[in-house]
Amino acid sequence: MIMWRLARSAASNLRRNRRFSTAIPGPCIVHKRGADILHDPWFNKDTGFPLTERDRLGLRGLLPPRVISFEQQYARFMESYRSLEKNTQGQPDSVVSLAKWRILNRLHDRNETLYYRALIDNIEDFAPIIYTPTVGLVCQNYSGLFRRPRGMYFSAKDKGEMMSMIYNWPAHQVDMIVLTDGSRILGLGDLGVQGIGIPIGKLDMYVAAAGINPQRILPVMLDVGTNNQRLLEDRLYLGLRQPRLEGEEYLSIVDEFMEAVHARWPKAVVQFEDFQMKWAFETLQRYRKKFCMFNDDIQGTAGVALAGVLGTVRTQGRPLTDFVNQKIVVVGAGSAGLGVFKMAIQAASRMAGAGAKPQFFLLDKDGLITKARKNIDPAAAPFAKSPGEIEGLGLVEGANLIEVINKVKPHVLLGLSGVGGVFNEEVLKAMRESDSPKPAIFSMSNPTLNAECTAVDAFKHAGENIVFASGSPFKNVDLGNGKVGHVNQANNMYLFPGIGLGALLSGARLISDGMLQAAAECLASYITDEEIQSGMLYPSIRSIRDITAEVGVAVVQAAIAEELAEGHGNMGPKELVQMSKEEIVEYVKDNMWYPVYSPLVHEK
Ligand SMILES: NC(=O)c1ccc[n+]([C@@H]2O[C@H](COP(=O)([O-])OP(=O)(O)OC[C@H]3O[C@@H](n4cnc5c(N)ncnc54)[C@H](O)[C@@H]3O)[C@@H](O)[C@H]2O)c1
Ligand SMILES: O=C(O)C[C@H](O)C(=O)O
Ligand SMILES: [Mg+2]
Repeated sequence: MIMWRLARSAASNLRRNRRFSTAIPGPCIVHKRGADILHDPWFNKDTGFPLTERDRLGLRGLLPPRVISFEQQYARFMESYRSLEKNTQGQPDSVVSLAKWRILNRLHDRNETLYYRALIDNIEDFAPIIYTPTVGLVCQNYSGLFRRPRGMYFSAKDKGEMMSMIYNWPAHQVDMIVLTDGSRILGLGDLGVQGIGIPIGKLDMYVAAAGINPQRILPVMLDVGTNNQRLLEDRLYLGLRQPRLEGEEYLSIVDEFMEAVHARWPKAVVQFEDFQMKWAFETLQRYRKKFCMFNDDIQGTAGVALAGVLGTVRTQGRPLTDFVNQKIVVVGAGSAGLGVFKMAIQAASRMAGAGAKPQFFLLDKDGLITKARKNIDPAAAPFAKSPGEIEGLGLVEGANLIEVINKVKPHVLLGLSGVGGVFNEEVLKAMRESDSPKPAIFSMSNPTLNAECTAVDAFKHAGENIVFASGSPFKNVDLGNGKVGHVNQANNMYLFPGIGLGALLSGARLISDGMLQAAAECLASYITDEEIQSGMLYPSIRSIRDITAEVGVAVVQAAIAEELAEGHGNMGPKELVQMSKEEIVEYVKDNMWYPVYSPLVHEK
């Protein structure tokens, strides 16, 4: 683990600067005047426009006369948010969450600077609203919630037009794109065009955590139809009312989009998100050597899970190299489960050599996956157990989860099945017999109702000595006698913003396994031994901007080491290579956007 040490020192550097400095902002060029500025959330300051700016930009008379400071605006917004919280007390969770989403979304649509400041400063409260889990509810109700478009929509009907359509996007520069086809939205299945909420939420995290300038982000929906009958029959459904394109027809749409993006913004990083498994793997393989892209569900999730599992080795008081001796059961062999499994095997091979025979087990809806399986999914085939590996344990093809746990006594049980409640009481109780003094349970499926188990059930049935992580946030669990069961959020949000940031700032021409590995190791090393002892595997979401900066540094360093870095903006590849670690840290920090009102300068 060469990168391990590097990441740790970068960590200490950044910790000294927990709150990044906000120097006087440089001017911002705007090509609009008057009411057009007030209606543009990128530039709008509402009542915050100083009088001189009102004069310069033709705003005089279009606003009430009093100038309200940013701080006052912020306080006013937070007051209305808190009173909404108070007024909705006792109402069903979904009603409260959607009400909170609406108030945040209205601000997003009106004044992005204020919105992102509120998001950064209240990330713990707001992430569950603009991101997982509420974003799932928003996608499910998108047609009813839709007021204003956000991002771009490319549909099967746009074939042949995308190269010109891409120029309809108003920003000159785009750095970060999150793309979905809506075919597997969280654990909610095919939501068609309504899945656009996911790229929007992911990019909000890019702005909040990675400091990507919101004027340079682009959420994209590729609408190739939907196989969701309910949506096809819904008269308010906003997407194409046709079954999903398949095969070459499907790929030709994605190809055309990727070519169009690359033609206009050759340095943009593209994150693929929530594609059904077959297309997730196919598109990753198809584009990863050609474009600077990654699949978050496969690769981001893998790094987060690996970092968490490495943390569980530390909780047992064992050296990290003991990872190869961990018995890990992964439940779910889809894009996420397979991504995790593959990265875990790679990590074990790096530690113990190619001959390593880690005791990792993979299950899907038909149970334990072995080489005896008929019609095995080609993506899962390399990880299927051979009869020789399981005979001694008394396991056979298709063994169910209980059988596997009873026989294996795993150190780690990790769910990415998308099925709520599969870690039922019997399963969790079986984990009491784990060979680990601190069995780990990762209930990573989203949103909340799709989690394999709740935090409360995990501590209740599997015992108080477990370490627990879930994909969607749960509250810490009161274990009585002043003891608290710590809940970790094992969500790819801890990595994707840093992977994107590092790829962007290095100007890497592609995102390599080495860059992803560096990101995962950086995350794993962030937690101190003291934190580990209290059950923490991941940092608090309050530190997400710090951790993302560190991950970004690690990714830039890896890109440089692999000679993939081609530079970004004024930073050329030769200068990048010559930078010390401290200089890379400064470079990354300096390039993270922070929401403050910049003086607006009009240019025709
Ligand atoms: N926490 C995170 O950061 C994170 C990241 C990615 C995905 N996820 C979540 O993981 C879930 C799965 O995502 P995916 O892309 O892999 O989906 P997918 O549809 O590609 O795969 C689902 C897998 O689960 C298996 N499965 C279904 N029912 C099962 C059962 N009862 N027992 C065992 N296995 C079962 C299926 O056979 C399949 O292999 C989703 O809920 C998603 O939200 C979470
Ligand atoms: O979106 C998330 O919260 C994590 C992950 O990408 C998922 O698909 O569940
Ligand atoms: Mg996802």
